[in-house]
Amino acid sequence: MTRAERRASLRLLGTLLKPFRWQLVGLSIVVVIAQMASVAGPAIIAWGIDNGIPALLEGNATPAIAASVAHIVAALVAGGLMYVFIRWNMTLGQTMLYGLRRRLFLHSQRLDMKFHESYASGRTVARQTSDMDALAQLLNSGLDIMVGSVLQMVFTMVLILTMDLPSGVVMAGLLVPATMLTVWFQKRSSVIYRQIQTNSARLISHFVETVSGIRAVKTYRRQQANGERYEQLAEDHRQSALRSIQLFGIYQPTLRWLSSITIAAVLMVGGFRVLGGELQVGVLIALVLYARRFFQPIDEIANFYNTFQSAVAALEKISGLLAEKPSVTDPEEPVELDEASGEIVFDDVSFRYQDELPLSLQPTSLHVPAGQTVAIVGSTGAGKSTIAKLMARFYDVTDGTITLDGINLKDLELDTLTKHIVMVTQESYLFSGSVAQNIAIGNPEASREEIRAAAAIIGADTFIDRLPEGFDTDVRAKGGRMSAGQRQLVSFARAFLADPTVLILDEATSSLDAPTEALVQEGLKELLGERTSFIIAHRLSTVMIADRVLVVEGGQIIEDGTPAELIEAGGQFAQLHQAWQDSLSDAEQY
Ligand SMILES: Nc1ncnc2c1ncn2[C@@H]1O[C@H](COP(=O)(O)OP(=O)(O)OP(=O)(O)O)[C@@H](O)[C@H]1O
Repeated sequence: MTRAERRASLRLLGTLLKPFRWQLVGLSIVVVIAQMASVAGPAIIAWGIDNGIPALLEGNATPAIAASVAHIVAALVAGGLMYVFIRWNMTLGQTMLYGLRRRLFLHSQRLDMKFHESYASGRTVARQTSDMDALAQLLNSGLDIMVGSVLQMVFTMVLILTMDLPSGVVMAGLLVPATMLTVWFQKRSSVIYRQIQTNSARLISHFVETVSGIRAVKTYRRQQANGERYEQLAEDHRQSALRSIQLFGIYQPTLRWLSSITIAAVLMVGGFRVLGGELQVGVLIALVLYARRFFQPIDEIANFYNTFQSAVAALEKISGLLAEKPSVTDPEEPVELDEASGEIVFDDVSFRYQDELPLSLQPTSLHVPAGQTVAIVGSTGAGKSTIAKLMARFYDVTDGTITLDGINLKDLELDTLTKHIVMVTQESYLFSGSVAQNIAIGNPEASREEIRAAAAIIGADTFIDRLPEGFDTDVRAKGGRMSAGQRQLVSFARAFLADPTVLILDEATSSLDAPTEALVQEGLKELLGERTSFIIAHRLSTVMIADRVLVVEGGQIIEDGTPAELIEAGGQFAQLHQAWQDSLSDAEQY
């Protein structure tokens, strides 16, 4: 991690904590008092033994009772305040995480296609899951350990030194090997900790890739190769976990052993001093109790360093994602457009996906009057989808302008643009929820009747009614699974409900059976209606209902005319048309 990245991640941590600074101060005060009350325990016992017992022997029980009561009160205060601390701290941590999660999600959604194509979806998932977990660990235990455990050690040391300097010196002396041991542990554990994180990320991503590509896995019989790779990754993970266990196996017992030596040393040095009359028995007991406590927080602090490191790494990745700026943004002074007729004009538009890549769309000028149905055809990689995506402003043009009713698309607010121009993509994506909810995405204010009517016009109502719960069927439930053609009809109904002025449709390539094809074709006609439409067409039947055909090749429009004109001209479209017809007549023979 570079220094700048580290600074960026600490800055993000700062912005997370800042709104809650007074609460953090309050929490620190609570934890300080709780630690003081807890550290007071042995000192009260010492006082009770040294003053209570002699008084008891003289028949006065008051000091002994006072010491017992004080000990109970101290324990109650410490326990009660720890309860307050834990609840308050957790609530605060969850509030911060909630805010960050929300911000991250909204930001990821706002980022444009360019970003999402370069940033693997698995990485976006990791930002929301494992990175958030690492941060949650820091927020949950950070204050407790940073303030609580450190203070516990400081208070204990101060008390020991003030109670008996020689015992304090003995303990401080044994702190040296304990510190060296901890530094050794810390260095090794941070390496192993990182290995475990990397290995577990590899394991998960291999698993996710296999499951999401399960069809290809089965088709190409990749099971054995994938299984072997998974076994290797799982073995790496196991080895790194074992190394971590071994390390803990050395560190913790050695630390306990050092702690026992310290207790023994304090007992011996203190014992001789009691015999010499330089120390009271009660104080010696308190010193032994303190010596035991002193080492307790050390391994917590050592472990905390790992938590802190991984939280900083997570913050770095999260702040990196938050620093990404969408290139497709709202204009500063948007032009209002309530009603549009749907005239689209490309004025010398060219486009490349990235600076270093060649143009995917050569300089192109095009005038599409309102209401025209335009079919875009061409071979794979010709640039058809590119033209469509530029109109939907998934990307901004590199040069030239695209206008809707004479207004540059860049001058329209994105919300206004999506109201007028809707692109129905090939995948016909259905979100989890009911069929009705999926259609209503086109217009969230639509009533149930309007949703039904949209489905009926498209011709989707018959099959939806046959689903187990009709329009209320959950599309992710077993009975809600739909065929490609049915999904397409649902997405048509959704677009129909959105009622855009300009519709762009990337026709699915998968071949449908004849009755479904006819159904989809009918739905499509209804959907097109009077609006301006662009269809990336893969079926002859679709091309033939278009008013105009654009043939795209190598990022250029090479033919432009009505279907009849282009067939007549005998160019590329005529060949394509012939090929389609041949395949149709071939199909009829079977
Ligand atoms: N996201 C992208 N980043 C970089 N290059 C891209 C990207 N998408 C498409 N291209 C390139 O732009 C060119 C045009 O692609 P486009 O997707 O527009 O083709 P298409 O005609 O729609 O093809 P198909 O029918 O196969 O979908 C291709 O050379 C392709 O490699």
